[in-house]
Amino acid sequence: MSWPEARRRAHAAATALPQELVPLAEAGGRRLVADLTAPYDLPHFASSAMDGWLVVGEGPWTLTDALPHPGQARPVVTGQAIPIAELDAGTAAVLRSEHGETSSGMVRSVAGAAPKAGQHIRPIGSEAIRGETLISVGARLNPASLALAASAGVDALTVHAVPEIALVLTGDEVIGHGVPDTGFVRDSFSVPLDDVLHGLGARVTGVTRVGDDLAAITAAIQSASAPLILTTGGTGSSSADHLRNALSHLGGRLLVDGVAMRPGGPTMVAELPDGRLILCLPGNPLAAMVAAITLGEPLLAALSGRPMRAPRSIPAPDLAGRAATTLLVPYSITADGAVPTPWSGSAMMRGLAGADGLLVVPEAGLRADGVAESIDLPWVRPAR
Ligand SMILES: Nc1nc2c(c(=O)[nH]1)N[C@H]1C(S)=C(S)[C@@H](COP(=O)(O)OP(=O)(O)OC[C@H]3O[C@@H](n4cnc5c(N)ncnc54)[C@H](O)[C@@H]3O)O[C@H]1N2
Ligand code: MOO
Repeated sequence: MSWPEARRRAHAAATALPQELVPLAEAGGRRLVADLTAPYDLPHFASSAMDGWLVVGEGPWTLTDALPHPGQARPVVTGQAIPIAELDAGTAAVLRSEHGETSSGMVRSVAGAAPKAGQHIRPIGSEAIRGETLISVGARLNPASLALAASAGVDALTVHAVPEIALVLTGDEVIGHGVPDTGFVRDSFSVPLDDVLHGLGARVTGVTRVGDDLAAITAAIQSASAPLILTTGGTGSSSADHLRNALSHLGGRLLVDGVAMRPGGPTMVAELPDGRLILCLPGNPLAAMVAAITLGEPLLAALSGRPMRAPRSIPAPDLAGRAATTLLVPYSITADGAVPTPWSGSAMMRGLAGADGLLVVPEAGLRADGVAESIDLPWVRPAR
Protein backbone atom coordinates (compact mmCIF):
# COMPACT_ATOMS: atom_id res chain seq x y z
CA MET A 1 0.00 0.00 0.00
CA SER A 2 1.32 3.46 -0.87
CA TRP A 3 2.30 5.84 1.93
CA PRO A 4 -0.44 8.41 1.08
CA GLU A 5 -3.05 5.64 0.98
CA ALA A 6 -1.81 4.20 4.29
CA ARG A 7 -2.19 7.65 5.87
CA ARG A 8 -5.73 7.96 4.52
CA ARG A 9 -6.60 4.48 5.82
CA ALA A 10 -5.15 5.30 9.22
CA HIS A 11 -7.24 8.47 9.41
CA ALA A 12 -10.37 6.65 8.27
CA ALA A 13 -9.80 3.83 10.76
CA ALA A 14 -10.48 5.86 13.89
CA THR A 15 -13.72 7.35 15.20
CA ALA A 16 -13.53 10.58 17.14
CA LEU A 17 -13.57 10.26 20.93
CA PRO A 18 -16.09 12.54 22.70
CA GLN A 19 -15.16 16.21 23.01
CA GLU A 20 -14.68 17.50 26.53
CA LEU A 21 -15.80 20.62 28.37
CA VAL A 22 -12.85 21.43 30.66
CA PRO A 23 -12.28 24.23 33.17
CA LEU A 24 -9.79 26.86 32.02
CA ALA A 25 -7.21 25.57 34.50
CA GLU A 26 -7.14 22.24 32.63
CA ALA A 27 -7.41 23.59 29.10
CA GLY A 28 -3.72 24.49 28.52
CA GLY A 29 -2.30 22.65 25.49
CA ARG A 30 -5.74 21.41 24.39
CA ARG A 31 -7.29 22.26 21.00
CA LEU A 32 -10.49 24.26 20.63
CA VAL A 33 -13.36 22.56 18.80
CA ALA A 34 -15.01 25.83 17.72
CA ASP A 35 -14.10 29.51 17.40
CA LEU A 36 -14.25 31.35 20.71
CA THR A 37 -16.11 34.60 20.01
CA ALA A 38 -16.27 37.64 22.24
CA PRO A 39 -19.47 37.34 24.33
CA TYR A 40 -19.38 41.13 24.89
CA ASP A 41 -17.25 44.08 23.85
CA LEU A 42 -13.72 43.87 25.26
CA PRO A 43 -13.21 45.88 27.36
CA HIS A 44 -16.87 46.17 28.28
CA PHE A 45 -16.51 49.51 30.07
CA ALA A 46 -14.36 52.57 29.45
CA SER A 47 -11.63 52.96 32.05
CA SER A 48 -8.64 55.04 32.93
CA ALA A 49 -5.25 53.80 31.71
CA MET A 50 -3.41 56.01 34.25
CA ASP A 51 -3.59 57.26 37.83
CA GLY A 52 -4.48 60.97 37.77
CA TRP A 53 -7.61 63.02 37.21
CA LEU A 54 -10.56 62.68 34.91
CA VAL A 55 -10.76 66.18 33.44
CA VAL A 56 -13.45 67.73 31.27
CA GLY A 57 -12.97 70.84 29.16
CA GLU A 58 -10.16 73.36 29.48
CA GLY A 59 -8.02 73.67 32.64
CA PRO A 60 -7.27 74.63 35.22
CA TRP A 61 -9.93 72.38 36.68
CA THR A 62 -11.83 72.60 39.94
CA LEU A 63 -11.55 69.39 41.96
CA THR A 64 -14.79 67.53 42.52
CA ASP A 65 -15.84 64.14 43.88
CA ALA A 66 -18.84 64.08 41.60
CA LEU A 67 -19.25 63.58 37.85
CA PRO A 68 -17.04 66.33 36.43
CA HIS A 69 -18.60 69.00 34.25
CA PRO A 70 -16.55 71.20 31.89
CA GLY A 71 -13.83 72.89 33.92
CA GLN A 72 -13.83 70.19 36.63
CA ALA A 73 -11.53 67.30 37.52
CA ARG A 74 -12.13 64.15 39.55
CA PRO A 75 -9.31 61.89 40.85
CA VAL A 76 -9.10 58.48 39.09
CA VAL A 77 -6.93 55.38 39.44
CA THR A 78 -5.81 53.01 36.70
CA GLY A 79 -8.63 50.67 35.70
CA GLN A 80 -11.38 52.79 37.27
CA ALA A 81 -14.58 52.93 35.24
CA ILE A 82 -15.21 56.17 33.39
CA PRO A 83 -18.88 56.93 32.76
CA ILE A 84 -18.12 58.13 29.26
CA ALA A 85 -21.77 58.35 28.17
CA GLU A 86 -22.55 60.74 30.99
CA LEU A 87 -19.63 63.07 30.33
CA ASP A 88 -19.00 65.75 27.79
CA ALA A 89 -17.25 62.99 25.82
CA GLY A 90 -15.76 65.33 23.23
CA THR A 91 -13.51 66.92 25.85
CA ALA A 92 -13.09 64.27 28.59
CA ALA A 93 -9.59 62.92 29.14
CA VAL A 94 -7.31 61.63 31.88
CA LEU A 95 -4.50 63.88 33.04
CA ARG A 96 -1.85 61.52 34.43
CA SER A 97 -0.62 62.35 37.93
CA GLU A 98 2.94 63.21 36.78
CA HIS A 99 1.53 65.83 34.41
CA GLY A 100 -0.62 67.70 36.94
CA GLU A 101 -0.44 69.38 40.32
CA THR A 102 -3.07 70.42 42.82
CA SER A 103 -3.36 73.53 44.95
CA SER A 104 -6.26 75.34 46.56
CA GLY A 105 -8.81 72.84 45.26
CA MET A 106 -7.62 73.22 41.66
CA VAL A 107 -5.73 70.91 39.26
CA ARG A 108 -3.33 72.43 36.77
CA SER A 109 -1.52 70.77 33.91
CA VAL A 110 2.23 71.01 34.49
CA ALA A 111 2.83 71.12 30.77
CA GLY A 112 0.33 73.92 30.48
CA ALA A 113 -1.84 72.27 27.86
CA ALA A 114 -4.91 70.11 28.54
CA PRO A 115 -4.63 66.43 27.54
CA LYS A 116 -6.19 65.58 24.18
CA ALA A 117 -9.81 64.41 24.30
CA GLY A 118 -9.91 60.71 25.14
CA GLN A 119 -6.25 60.57 26.19
CA HIS A 120 -5.49 57.69 28.61
CA ILE A 121 -9.10 56.48 28.43
CA ARG A 122 -9.42 52.87 27.26
CA PRO A 123 -12.48 52.85 25.03
CA ILE A 124 -15.16 50.16 25.13
CA GLY A 125 -14.53 47.44 22.50
CA SER A 126 -10.99 48.56 21.69
CA GLU A 127 -9.73 44.94 21.87
CA ALA A 128 -12.73 43.19 20.38
CA ILE A 129 -16.33 43.88 19.42
CA ARG A 130 -18.98 41.41 20.65
CA GLY A 131 -19.09 38.44 18.25
CA GLU A 132 -15.53 38.86 16.91
CA THR A 133 -13.38 35.71 16.87
CA LEU A 134 -10.91 35.76 19.75
CA ILE A 135 -9.39 32.29 19.30
CA SER A 136 -9.83 30.21 16.16
CA VAL A 137 -11.07 26.64 15.97
CA GLY A 138 -8.24 24.10 16.23
CA ALA A 139 -5.89 26.49 18.03
CA ARG A 140 -3.77 24.94 20.76
CA LEU A 141 -4.56 26.88 23.92
CA ASN A 142 -1.53 28.63 25.38
CA PRO A 143 -1.29 30.63 28.62
CA ALA A 144 -2.08 33.89 26.81
CA SER A 145 -5.12 32.45 25.07
CA LEU A 146 -6.38 31.17 28.42
CA ALA A 147 -5.94 34.67 29.86
CA LEU A 148 -7.87 36.07 26.89
CA ALA A 149 -10.68 33.56 27.46
CA ALA A 150 -10.75 34.52 31.14
CA SER A 151 -10.97 38.22 30.26
CA ALA A 152 -13.98 37.31 28.12
CA GLY A 153 -15.63 35.83 31.21
CA VAL A 154 -15.24 32.21 30.07
CA ASP A 155 -14.95 29.52 32.79
CA ALA A 156 -14.70 26.38 30.64
CA LEU A 157 -13.88 25.52 27.04
CA THR A 158 -14.89 22.64 24.80
CA VAL A 159 -11.77 20.93 23.49
CA HIS A 160 -10.86 17.90 21.44
CA ALA A 161 -10.21 14.64 23.31
CA VAL A 162 -6.60 13.71 24.06
CA PRO A 163 -6.39 10.06 23.01
CA GLU A 164 -4.69 7.71 25.44
CA ILE A 165 -2.01 5.39 24.13
CA ALA A 166 -0.56 2.22 25.60
CA LEU A 167 2.97 1.29 24.50
CA VAL A 168 4.06 -2.33 24.15
CA LEU A 169 7.79 -2.53 23.49
CA THR A 170 9.09 -5.90 22.34
CA GLY A 171 12.55 -7.44 22.00
CA ASP A 172 14.71 -9.83 24.08
CA GLU A 173 17.78 -7.82 23.11
CA VAL A 174 16.44 -4.47 24.28
CA ILE A 175 17.73 -3.14 27.60
CA GLY A 176 16.29 -0.19 29.50
CA HIS A 177 19.41 1.24 31.18
CA GLY A 178 23.17 1.54 30.77
CA VAL A 179 25.57 0.43 28.07
CA PRO A 180 24.44 -2.58 26.01
CA ASP A 181 26.73 -5.61 25.47
CA THR A 182 27.28 -7.01 21.99
CA GLY A 183 23.98 -8.32 20.66
CA PHE A 184 21.95 -6.00 22.89
CA VAL A 185 20.62 -2.51 22.16
CA ARG A 186 19.55 0.31 24.41
CA ASP A 187 15.83 1.02 24.16
CA SER A 188 15.40 4.05 21.91
CA PHE A 189 11.67 4.39 22.39
CA SER A 190 10.30 4.50 25.92
CA VAL A 191 11.71 7.96 26.68
CA PRO A 192 11.20 9.82 23.37
CA LEU A 193 7.89 8.28 22.29
CA ASP A 194 6.22 9.94 25.25
CA ASP A 195 7.26 13.38 23.93
CA VAL A 196 6.57 12.50 20.30
CA LEU A 197 3.06 11.34 21.08
CA HIS A 198 2.43 14.27 23.40
CA GLY A 199 3.47 16.54 20.51
CA LEU A 200 0.95 14.76 18.31
CA GLY A 201 -1.81 15.47 20.85
CA ALA A 202 -1.91 12.16 22.73
CA ARG A 203 -1.11 10.92 26.24
CA VAL A 204 0.88 7.78 26.97
CA THR A 205 -0.85 5.98 29.83
CA GLY A 206 1.14 2.78 30.05
CA VAL A 207 4.41 1.22 28.94
CA THR A 208 4.90 -2.56 28.93
CA ARG A 209 8.15 -4.29 27.92
CA VAL A 210 7.97 -7.85 26.72
CA GLY A 211 10.48 -10.30 25.28
CA ASP A 212 10.16 -12.00 21.93
CA ASP A 213 7.48 -14.35 23.17
CA LEU A 214 4.14 -14.87 21.46
CA ALA A 215 2.12 -15.50 24.62
CA ALA A 216 3.65 -12.51 26.42
CA ILE A 217 3.10 -10.16 23.46
CA THR A 218 -0.46 -11.37 22.99
CA ALA A 219 -1.22 -10.91 26.70
CA ALA A 220 0.38 -7.45 26.79
CA ILE A 221 -1.75 -6.28 23.87
CA GLN A 222 -4.88 -7.87 25.27
CA SER A 223 -4.50 -6.12 28.62
CA ALA A 224 -3.53 -2.70 27.23
CA SER A 225 -6.48 -0.46 28.06
CA ALA A 226 -6.34 2.47 25.64
CA PRO A 227 -8.13 3.22 22.37
CA LEU A 228 -4.74 3.09 20.61
CA ILE A 229 -1.96 0.62 21.30
CA LEU A 230 1.45 1.20 19.85
CA THR A 231 3.94 -1.65 19.58
CA THR A 232 7.59 -1.59 18.58
CA GLY A 233 9.59 -4.38 16.94
CA GLY A 234 8.67 -7.88 15.92
CA THR A 235 6.89 -6.89 12.70
CA GLY A 236 9.04 -9.21 10.53
CA SER A 237 8.61 -12.88 9.83
CA SER A 238 11.69 -14.38 11.53
CA SER A 239 11.45 -16.88 14.38
CA ALA A 240 11.90 -13.95 16.80
CA ASP A 241 9.04 -11.90 15.35
CA HIS A 242 5.61 -12.62 16.84
CA LEU A 243 3.47 -9.61 16.21
CA ARG A 244 1.57 -10.97 13.23
CA ASN A 245 0.76 -14.16 15.09
CA ALA A 246 -0.28 -12.17 18.15
CA LEU A 247 -2.64 -10.05 16.03
CA SER A 248 -4.09 -13.14 14.44
CA HIS A 249 -4.60 -14.81 17.89
CA LEU A 250 -6.42 -11.69 19.03
CA GLY A 251 -8.67 -11.65 15.95
CA GLY A 252 -7.12 -8.40 14.73
CA ARG A 253 -8.15 -7.10 11.31
CA LEU A 254 -5.20 -5.67 9.33
CA LEU A 255 -6.09 -2.29 7.83
CA VAL A 256 -2.56 -1.48 6.71
CA ASP A 257 -0.23 -4.41 6.11
CA GLY A 258 3.11 -2.87 5.21
CA VAL A 259 3.64 0.50 3.58
CA ALA A 260 5.61 1.39 0.44
CA MET A 261 7.75 3.78 2.47
CA ARG A 262 11.35 3.82 3.60
CA PRO A 263 12.17 3.69 6.39
CA GLY A 264 9.19 2.13 8.11
CA GLY A 265 8.13 -0.34 5.42
CA PRO A 266 6.91 -3.13 7.75
CA THR A 267 4.49 -0.82 9.63
CA MET A 268 1.01 -2.25 10.26
CA VAL A 269 -2.29 -0.84 11.48
CA ALA A 270 -4.94 -3.22 12.77
CA GLU A 271 -8.26 -3.12 14.54
CA LEU A 272 -8.98 -5.49 17.41
CA PRO A 273 -12.47 -7.02 17.76
CA ASP A 274 -13.32 -4.64 20.63
CA GLY A 275 -12.53 -1.59 18.46
CA ARG A 276 -9.09 -0.79 19.87
CA LEU A 277 -6.63 0.22 17.20
CA ILE A 278 -3.05 -0.92 17.08
CA LEU A 279 -0.15 0.73 15.28
CA CYS A 280 2.77 -1.66 14.92
CA LEU A 281 6.07 0.15 14.45
CA PRO A 282 9.16 -1.63 13.12
CA GLY A 283 12.02 -2.11 15.57
CA ASN A 284 14.62 -0.01 13.74
CA PRO A 285 14.64 3.33 15.61
CA LEU A 286 14.41 5.76 12.66
CA ALA A 287 11.83 3.53 10.96
CA ALA A 288 9.73 3.52 14.13
CA MET A 289 9.96 7.30 14.60
CA VAL A 290 9.08 8.04 10.98
CA ALA A 291 6.12 5.65 11.14
CA ALA A 292 4.96 7.07 14.49
CA ILE A 293 5.07 10.60 13.10
CA THR A 294 3.58 10.00 9.66
CA LEU A 295 1.04 7.26 10.46
CA GLY A 296 0.48 7.90 14.16
CA GLU A 297 -0.53 11.49 13.40
CA PRO A 298 -3.51 10.63 11.15
CA LEU A 299 -4.70 8.00 13.63
CA LEU A 300 -4.47 10.43 16.55
CA ALA A 301 -6.00 13.28 14.57
CA ALA A 302 -9.02 11.11 13.76
CA LEU A 303 -9.33 9.92 17.38
CA SER A 304 -9.45 13.51 18.54
CA GLY A 305 -11.84 14.53 15.76
CA ARG A 306 -9.43 16.59 13.65
CA PRO A 307 -8.36 16.43 10.01
CA MET A 308 -4.89 15.01 9.56
CA ARG A 309 -2.10 17.54 9.35
CA ALA A 310 -1.23 18.26 5.73
CA PRO A 311 2.43 18.33 4.69
CA ARG A 312 3.96 21.77 4.07
CA SER A 313 5.58 22.86 0.82
CA ILE A 314 9.27 23.75 0.85
CA PRO A 315 11.81 24.42 -1.94
CA ALA A 316 13.10 21.00 -2.97
CA PRO A 317 16.71 19.82 -3.15
CA ASP A 318 17.88 17.50 -5.94
CA LEU A 319 17.18 13.99 -4.71
CA ALA A 320 16.75 10.64 -6.47
CA GLY A 321 13.61 8.65 -5.75
CA ARG A 322 13.23 4.92 -5.37
CA ALA A 323 10.97 2.62 -7.37
CA ALA A 324 7.46 2.16 -5.95
CA THR A 325 8.46 3.78 -2.65
CA THR A 326 8.01 7.05 -0.77
CA LEU A 327 11.26 8.01 0.91
CA LEU A 328 10.99 10.02 4.11
CA VAL A 329 14.29 11.74 4.70
CA PRO A 330 15.27 13.88 7.69
CA TYR A 331 16.59 17.25 6.46
CA SER A 332 17.95 20.48 7.85
CA ILE A 333 17.33 24.00 6.62
CA THR A 334 20.63 25.72 5.77
CA ALA A 335 21.60 28.79 3.75
CA ASP A 336 21.56 26.44 0.72
CA GLY A 337 18.00 25.32 1.38
CA ALA A 338 16.80 21.92 2.59
CA VAL A 339 19.75 19.54 2.94
CA PRO A 340 18.99 15.83 3.46
CA THR A 341 20.88 14.22 6.32
CA PRO A 342 23.67 11.77 5.46
CA TRP A 343 22.45 9.64 8.41
CA SER A 344 19.23 8.28 7.04
CA GLY A 345 19.78 4.55 7.70
CA SER A 346 16.73 3.08 9.39
CA ALA A 347 18.65 2.19 12.56
CA MET A 348 20.22 5.68 12.83
CA MET A 349 18.88 8.47 14.99
CA ARG A 350 21.68 10.99 14.37
CA GLY A 351 20.10 12.56 11.29
CA LEU A 352 16.65 12.96 12.83
CA ALA A 353 18.13 14.39 16.04
CA GLY A 354 19.30 17.53 14.21
CA ALA A 355 16.55 17.67 11.60
CA ASP A 356 14.01 20.39 10.88
CA GLY A 357 11.51 18.06 9.20
CA LEU A 358 11.01 15.00 6.98
CA LEU A 359 11.28 15.40 3.22
CA VAL A 360 8.70 13.42 1.29
CA VAL A 361 10.47 12.01 -1.76
CA PRO A 362 8.13 10.38 -4.28
CA GLU A 363 9.16 7.61 -6.65
CA ALA A 364 10.14 10.15 -9.33
CA GLY A 365 12.50 11.95 -6.95
CA LEU A 366 12.87 15.69 -6.39
CA ARG A 367 14.37 18.43 -8.57
CA ALA A 368 16.08 21.43 -7.05
CA ASP A 369 13.96 23.90 -9.07
CA GLY A 370 10.71 22.46 -7.72
CA VAL A 371 8.85 22.15 -4.45
CA ALA A 372 8.74 19.27 -2.02
CA GLU A 373 6.38 18.23 0.72
CA SER A 374 7.71 18.32 4.25
CA ILE A 375 6.28 16.67 7.33
CA ASP A 376 6.66 18.65 10.54
CA LEU A 377 8.41 17.02 13.47
CA PRO A 378 6.23 17.24 16.57
CA TRP A 379 9.08 18.79 18.57
CA VAL A 380 10.14 21.40 16.01
CA ARG A 381 8.24 24.66 15.59
CA PRO A 382 8.52 25.31 11.84
CA ALA A 383 9.51 28.75 10.55
CA ARG A 384 6.49 29.79 8.46
N1 LIG B 1 14.31 -10.75 5.51
C1 LIG B 1 13.89 -9.52 5.80
N2 LIG B 1 14.42 -8.91 6.88
C2 LIG B 1 14.04 -7.67 7.20
C3 LIG B 1 13.09 -7.00 6.39
C4 LIG B 1 12.55 -7.66 5.28
O1 LIG B 1 11.71 -7.13 4.55
N3 LIG B 1 12.97 -8.92 5.03
N4 LIG B 1 12.73 -5.72 6.71
C5 LIG B 1 13.72 -4.95 7.42
C6 LIG B 1 13.13 -3.72 7.85
S1 LIG B 1 12.84 -2.59 6.65
C7 LIG B 1 12.89 -3.46 9.16
S2 LIG B 1 12.38 -1.89 9.64
C8 LIG B 1 13.06 -4.43 10.20
C9 LIG B 1 11.78 -4.57 11.04
O2 LIG B 1 12.10 -5.35 12.11
P1 LIG B 1 11.07 -5.75 13.24
O3 LIG B 1 9.94 -4.82 13.31
O4 LIG B 1 10.76 -7.18 13.11
O5 LIG B 1 11.92 -5.43 14.53
P2 LIG B 1 12.98 -6.30 15.26
O6 LIG B 1 13.45 -7.39 14.38
O7 LIG B 1 12.41 -6.67 16.55
O8 LIG B 1 14.12 -5.24 15.43
C10 LIG B 1 14.76 -4.63 14.34
C11 LIG B 1 15.93 -3.85 14.83
O9 LIG B 1 15.50 -2.86 15.73
C12 LIG B 1 16.13 -2.97 16.98
N5 LIG B 1 15.20 -2.58 18.04
C13 LIG B 1 14.05 -3.18 18.37
N6 LIG B 1 13.48 -2.57 19.42
C14 LIG B 1 14.29 -1.55 19.74
C15 LIG B 1 14.24 -0.58 20.75
N7 LIG B 1 13.25 -0.50 21.66
N8 LIG B 1 15.24 0.34 20.80
C16 LIG B 1 16.28 0.28 19.91
N9 LIG B 1 16.36 -0.63 18.94
C17 LIG B 1 15.40 -1.56 18.86
C18 LIG B 1 16.49 -4.42 17.05
O10 LIG B 1 17.51 -4.67 17.97
C19 LIG B 1 16.90 -4.71 15.63
O11 LIG B 1 18.20 -4.26 15.40
O12 LIG B 1 13.35 -5.70 9.69
C20 LIG B 1 14.30 -5.70 8.63
N10 LIG B 1 14.57 -7.05 8.28
O1 MOO C 1 11.81 0.15 6.58
MO1 MOO C 1 12.96 -0.53 7.52
O2 MOO C 1 11.83 0.33 8.30
O3 MOO C 1 13.86 0.43 6.42
O4 MOO C 1 14.19 -0.10 8.44
